[in-house]
Parts: sequence; C-alpha cells; structure tokens
Amino acid sequence: MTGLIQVVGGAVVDTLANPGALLVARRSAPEHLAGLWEFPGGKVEPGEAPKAALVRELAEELGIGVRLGAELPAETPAGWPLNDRASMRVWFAEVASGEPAPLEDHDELRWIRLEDHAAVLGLPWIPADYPIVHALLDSVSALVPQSLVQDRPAGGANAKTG
Ligand SMILES: Nc1nc2c([nH]c(=O)n2[C@H]2C[C@H](O)[C@@H](COP(=O)(O)OP(=O)(O)OP(=O)(O)O)O2)c(=O)[nH]1
Repeated sequence: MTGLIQVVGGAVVDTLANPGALLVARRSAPEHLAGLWEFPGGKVEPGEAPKAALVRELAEELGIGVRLGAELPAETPAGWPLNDRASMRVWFAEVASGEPAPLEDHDELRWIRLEDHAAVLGLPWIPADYPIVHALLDSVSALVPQSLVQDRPAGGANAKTG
C-alpha cells in the first residue's frame, strides 16, 4: 500500500534557453490555500504519466500548451515533499501556445523576475514550496555563468585571446 499523492508542478519561464521570468499563480481554493502562490499544476491521475499530467494541468488551469524542459532535481524520485502524503515533481516549461489566464483554481497570474530573489521569496507561497523556490533560484543562477562561459576558451579567467 502506498498512500503517496503525486503532484506535478510547472516552473513556467519566459524562455527555457535563458530564463529571466517565472510565471506564478495565486490559488483561489481551497480556503486554507487561497491567496497563496504556487507552481501551477496538480495531481497525477491513476495510470497517467507525470509529464502528461503536467501538460494536462497547465492546459486546464492556464489554457496554455507547453514545452517541458528539465526537471528541477529533488532528493527523492517522487520529488519535493509537500506534506505527509504528497510530493511534487517540478519541471521547467515554456509557453508553446496560448496566453496564460487564470481559468481554474487561481485568481491571479504574475510573471516575476528571477534575478530579484527577494521579490520572488517575498511572495506568500504555499509554505511547502519555499525549499523548491530556493532550489529553483539556485538552479537558474547557476545557468547564467554557464551560458556566459559558452563563447569563452576553456581556460577560465586566465585565458586571454589577445
Ligand atoms: N499545484 C500545486 N500544488 C501544490 C503546490 N504546493 C503544494 O503544497 N501543493 C499542494 C496543494 C494541493 O493540496 C496539492 C495539489 O492539488 P491540486 O488541487 O492542485 O490538484 P488538482 O488540480 O489535481 O485538483 P483536484 O483534482 O484535487 O481538485 O498539492 C504547488 O506549488 N503547486
């Protein structure tokens, strides 16, 4: 018997290649979560693959088609613990079709700049999401040097071209 509820969430960014902004969603229900921000997504249905569930949830909730990118690595295969019974796996995603709108479960959507860590962390998230948000910010910050290094010779800071 496994009582685990598998939840999937989307870290929807402006572009997967160079993420600068994250789409966050404010829950309108249930009452104890209303007003808190989250990664749009939801529960995987029986027999459904997690990534398919995420694509379905983002279409239902936001009216968008998405391209999924990498998964935000978590410590367990079930992802990030939300409570005793539920864990969430999170994938980066970008909008492939449609315009995000709060069609279901949310009353507001917002694009927030990822470089402004204080603003991102200052939102009232669902409490279980804070470790995920921290990991996401770390992961995106780590992307910047990698992309800057791409055109540089492999020799680091001492490598000179002239
Ligand atoms: N989608 C989402 N759910 C989260 C996050 N953080 C968090 O603790 N949760 C919790 C809230 C809910 O108890 C559960 C997800 O349930 P849900 O209500 O979004 O799932 P669903 O769309 O499939 O809805 P339903 O069929 O149960 O009505 O996970 C998050 O960032 N995103």
